[in-house]
Amino acid sequence: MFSISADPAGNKDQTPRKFAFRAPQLPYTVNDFVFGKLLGVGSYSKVVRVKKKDTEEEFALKIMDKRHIIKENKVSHVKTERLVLDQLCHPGLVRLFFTFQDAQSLYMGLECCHGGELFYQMMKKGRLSIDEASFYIAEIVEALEYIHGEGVIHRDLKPENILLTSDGHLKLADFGSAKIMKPLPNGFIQNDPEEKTTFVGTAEYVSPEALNGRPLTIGADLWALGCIVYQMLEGKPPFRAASEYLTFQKVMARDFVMQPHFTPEARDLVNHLLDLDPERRLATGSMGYAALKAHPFFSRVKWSQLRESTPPKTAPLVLEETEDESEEESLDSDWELTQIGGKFASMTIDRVPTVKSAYSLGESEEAQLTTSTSRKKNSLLEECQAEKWRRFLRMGEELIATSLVKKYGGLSVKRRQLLLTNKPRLSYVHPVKLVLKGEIPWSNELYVQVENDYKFTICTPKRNYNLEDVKGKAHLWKEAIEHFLGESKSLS
Ligand SMILES: Nc1ncnc2c1ncn2[C@@H]1O[C@H](COP(=O)(O)OP(=O)(O)OP(=O)(O)O)[C@@H](O)[C@H]1O
Repeated sequence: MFSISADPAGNKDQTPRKFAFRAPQLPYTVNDFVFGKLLGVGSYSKVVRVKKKDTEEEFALKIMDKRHIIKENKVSHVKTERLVLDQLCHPGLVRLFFTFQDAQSLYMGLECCHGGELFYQMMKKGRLSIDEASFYIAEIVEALEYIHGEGVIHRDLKPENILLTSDGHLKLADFGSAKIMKPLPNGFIQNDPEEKTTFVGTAEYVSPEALNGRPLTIGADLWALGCIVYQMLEGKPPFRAASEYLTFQKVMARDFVMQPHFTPEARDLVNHLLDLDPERRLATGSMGYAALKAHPFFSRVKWSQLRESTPPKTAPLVLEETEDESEEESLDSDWELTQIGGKFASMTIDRVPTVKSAYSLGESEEAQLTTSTSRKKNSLLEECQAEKWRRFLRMGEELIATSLVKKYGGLSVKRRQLLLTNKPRLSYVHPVKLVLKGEIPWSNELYVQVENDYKFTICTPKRNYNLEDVKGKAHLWKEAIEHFLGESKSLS
């Protein structure tokens, strides 16, 4: 398997090769592939469509920067994902074919899902019809039935981690947070199956027992499934608030409303998945998944022919051309969020470490966690970053905040470096070509809506800018922008 040592040259392989892998580590290099479009950016990877030069086979190549993985404590995530994808095999899961590595990066050759994220389809469609939702949910149910049968709990089930094939079927991806509860086919057992749940996923989909530190069960994925059913029918997740802390409070209080357009079957399914008691959620009882699949919400689903049936029509997806890799800086520096000067000079920019029993934190403790200092560690990088973006400043302007974001527009998702200056001025730049791509017109009517740690929208009188901070700094963006809004309002 991948061995990740502190030595970025990857020469010191300290991991004994105990397990037989279906997807071997091969002596490939990046030169064996033609790079195509960028399929997606994760918090510790980017995924590019590639073609193997000799065989012309197409793959989604997940590229992970070793230094970034070590720095962000993601080594176990990468190992878990590699193990799980290697050992599990089902049409509802993204398949792993091979891995390789070089001095800087680890690479996973994955089955390419051309249809993009389910999240994108949900965003484009708003509310889904019952037929669309029941088809998609049925495909997710089948994939969950399989992984749970193999003793694997996904733990980060959300529309961003569910991908569409070119013909519109769904596949689960991103198993970095998974827990392996019983030995995998190759005999690997991860760790203590009695381990208590900790919050590792995404606030909107986290189960109440995870917030209470109760033992981890498949119920965690079934809760997330309930959130996705709701989101498909409502256009937004059931538990959403201005901050993670407030979202947790809603989850614990099971505070959500189903509008009249929810059919009785949909209402019943959501209620039975979003049960505060994980042992009462559908599929956890003695009948297991048979109980869930027999639910009237799925009355039109032909379970035995699901993968052969025609999926809902999808909105077309437009992807960016991948940059010339030689032009690109290492992900490590590319992904660093920088905040320089002014009020924000003293603010911290590091992501909160995994929060155990986050619900029990008071707001002041929460604020402390999100503002613990790490500036010293990043000071050198901040200087480099400041230099890199300085060319986009106007005379007398100071850079206040900048980070890499995904910018969702009409039919496309683009990577952009978002810049805020003290003028105040908001602009976005092509992060590799270093070309100014646009400005977000500043006005006193501008405001920021935060959906979760990653996603936020800058709303201007003429247009909304849907953004996703790849390192989960959405709340910091809101704070930084609102600080200057306060200032410009008091001046006018
Ligand atoms: N096999 C694939 N085919 C097509 N696109 C993919 C594939 N795997 C990943 N992607 C795209 O790349 C994005 C990032 O991948 P992934 O979620 O695996 O990365 P990560 O670094 O583990 O992210 P996260 O921040 O969610 O932990 C996905 O959200 C998706 O848009």
